Amino acid sequence: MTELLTSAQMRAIEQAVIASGTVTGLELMERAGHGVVGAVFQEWPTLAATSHKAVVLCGPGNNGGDGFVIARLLKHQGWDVDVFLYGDPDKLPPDARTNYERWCELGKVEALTEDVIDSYAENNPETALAVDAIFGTGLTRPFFSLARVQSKLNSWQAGSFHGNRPKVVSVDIPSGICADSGVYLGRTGTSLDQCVRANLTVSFHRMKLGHVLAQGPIGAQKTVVADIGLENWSHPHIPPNDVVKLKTGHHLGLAKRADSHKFSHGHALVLSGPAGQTGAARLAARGALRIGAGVVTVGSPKSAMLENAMQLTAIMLAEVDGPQALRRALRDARINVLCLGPALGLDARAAKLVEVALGAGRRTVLDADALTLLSRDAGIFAKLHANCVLTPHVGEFKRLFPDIAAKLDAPAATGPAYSKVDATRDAAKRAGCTVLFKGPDTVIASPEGRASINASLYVRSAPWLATAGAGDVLAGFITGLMARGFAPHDAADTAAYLHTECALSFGAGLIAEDLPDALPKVFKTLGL
Ligand SMILES: NC(=O)C1=CN([C@@H]2O[C@H](COP(=O)(O)OP(=O)(O)OC[C@H]3O[C@@H](n4cnc5c(N)ncnc54)[C@H](O)[C@@H]3O)[C@@H](O)[C@H]2O)[C@@H](O)CC1
Ligand SMILES: [K+]
Repeated sequence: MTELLTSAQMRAIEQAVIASGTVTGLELMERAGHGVVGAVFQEWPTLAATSHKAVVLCGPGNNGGDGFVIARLLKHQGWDVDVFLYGDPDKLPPDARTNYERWCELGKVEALTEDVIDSYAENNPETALAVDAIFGTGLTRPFFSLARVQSKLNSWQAGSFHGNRPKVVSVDIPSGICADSGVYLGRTGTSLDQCVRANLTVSFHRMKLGHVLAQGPIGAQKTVVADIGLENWSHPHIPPNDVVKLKTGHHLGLAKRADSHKFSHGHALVLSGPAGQTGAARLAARGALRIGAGVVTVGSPKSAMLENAMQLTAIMLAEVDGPQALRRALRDARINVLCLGPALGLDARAAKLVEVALGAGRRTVLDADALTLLSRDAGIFAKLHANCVLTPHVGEFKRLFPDIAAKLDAPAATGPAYSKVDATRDAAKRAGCTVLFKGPDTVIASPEGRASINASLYVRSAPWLATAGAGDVLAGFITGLMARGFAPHDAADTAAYLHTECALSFGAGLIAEDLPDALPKVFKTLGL
C-alpha cells in the first residue's frame, strides 16, 4: 500500500513541516526543482549527457516557482533556457517570487499568451524539453484563456512543427487536471486536445489522487515521485480513513498456515443461473477456489444440474433450486460466504434468492444481475449489511446510485472536483457496505470512509482485462478471500490487485478462463 494525497492533505503536510522550522518553503521548492531535473535526466539520459534547449512555462503560483528553479538549474548545467510566465510577477507568492528574481539574474521572462507556443515552436525547432509548470495542486478553476497554449504544446509534442518533438515534463501534475479528482476542470468527456499531455510527470512526496483517477493518467502518461524530504511527516492531524491507499503487492496476507485444513479457509457458495446460463457462476467459483477458499460449491437450479456437473471437478455441486433450498443449504454453518449475481437471472426467483441470501447476514458478494435486482427493488437494497461487497461497473453504478453518478458526470466548474473516490464513498455509505467501483481506476470504499484504489494504469495498464467474464472472476476472487477470512474491504482491494496482476502475468490473448489459472504464477512472484 502507498498513500495517495489530496491537495489539501499535501498542503497540510508541507505547512506542518514548514511550521516545525525544520525546512522552509523555499528549500522545499528548491528540492522540488532538483527532483524534476533529476527525474528528467533519469528518464532521458541523452538529455543529461549534453546541454540542450529548454522552454519553461510558469504559472502564477508555487508550481510556477518550481518552474523558475528548474530553469535556473538547467541554465547552470549549460542549457539554453527560455522562460514564459502566465500572470503578473508582482502577484507571485513569496517563494515563487524569490525564484523568479533569481532567474531574472540569469535570463529574461516573457509573457505566456495564447499565441506564444505557436511562434516559439516555429522559431525554435531544436528545443528538446518543454516544462509545464503552469498549474499544480492549486488549480481551482478552468483556465480557458490558456486553452490554445495547451493544444499547441500537444501538437508540438506530437511533431507538428518541422517534425520536432520536445519531451514535455509536467511539474507535479499536468496543468489543467484537478489534483483531487483527475478531472480536467471545466470539461467533460474525452476532449483532451486542449489539455497538457506530458511524456513524464514528476510529483512530490506522494502521488495525488488526480494521478490515478479519471483523465489524470492520460495527461500524466508516466508519473514518478520525487522525495522532497517530507518522509517523516506523513499526515499530521489527518484521520487515517481520509487518506486513500493505492494497492501494491506488499503485505497482502495471502500465505496459508502449515497447520491449517480445508475448512480453515472457508466454504464459499456461488449460485448459478438456469440451464444455458451457468458459465459465469463457474468462472466465479474457479476464481474463489484458486485464490484459496478451502471449499467452493456451486448451488445450481435443478434445470442446470447436469450442465454444471459435466464441467465441475474440484468444485462441488449442490442443488439449490430456489429460496427454500437456499435456506436449507445455509443450515450448514460452514458456508461462510455467498456469491450471487454472475448470470443469476433477473426473474422473481433470482430476486428472492438475493433477498434470502441477504437475510442470512453472512459475507456476501453481489455482482452483475444481483446489482440490477438491487437497483430495481428498494426493499432488497435496504437489506444490504456491512458484510456485503457490491462490485458495480459504471453502468451498474449508474443504475444503483443514479444521483451520485450524475454528480460525478457533471462538468466541474471549480476544484476540487467531485471524484470517483467521493462517489464510491457516498455509495458505500448509502448502501451500508463495501462498494468496489470498477474501471482502470477501481475504487473500493467502505461506509466508514476508508477508500483504496487498484490502478490498472501506467506500467500496470491491463487492456486485455476488458473481456467477457473477467468481472465474474473478480467476484469469485473477492468471494474466495472472504471465505479465507479477509474482511470485505481487504478482500475487495486485494482481489482487484490480484485480478490485474493475473491479466499482466498472462498478457495478450487473455480470456476470463485464464485469470484464475494465472494465480499460481502470480502467487509465486509474490513469494508465496
Ligand atoms: N507549498 C510548498 O511548499 C511547495 C509547493 N510546491 C509546488 O506548489 C504547487 C502548489 O502551489 P500553489 O498552491 O501556489 O498552486 P499552483 O501553483 O497550482 O497555482 C495556483 C495559483 O493559480 C491560481 N489559479 C487557480 N486556478 C486558476 C485558473 N484557472 N486561472 C488562473 N489562476 C488560477 C490560484 O489562485 C493560485 O494562485 C504544487 O503543485 C507544487 O508544484 C513545491 O514547490 C513543493 C513545495
Ligand atoms: K503542472
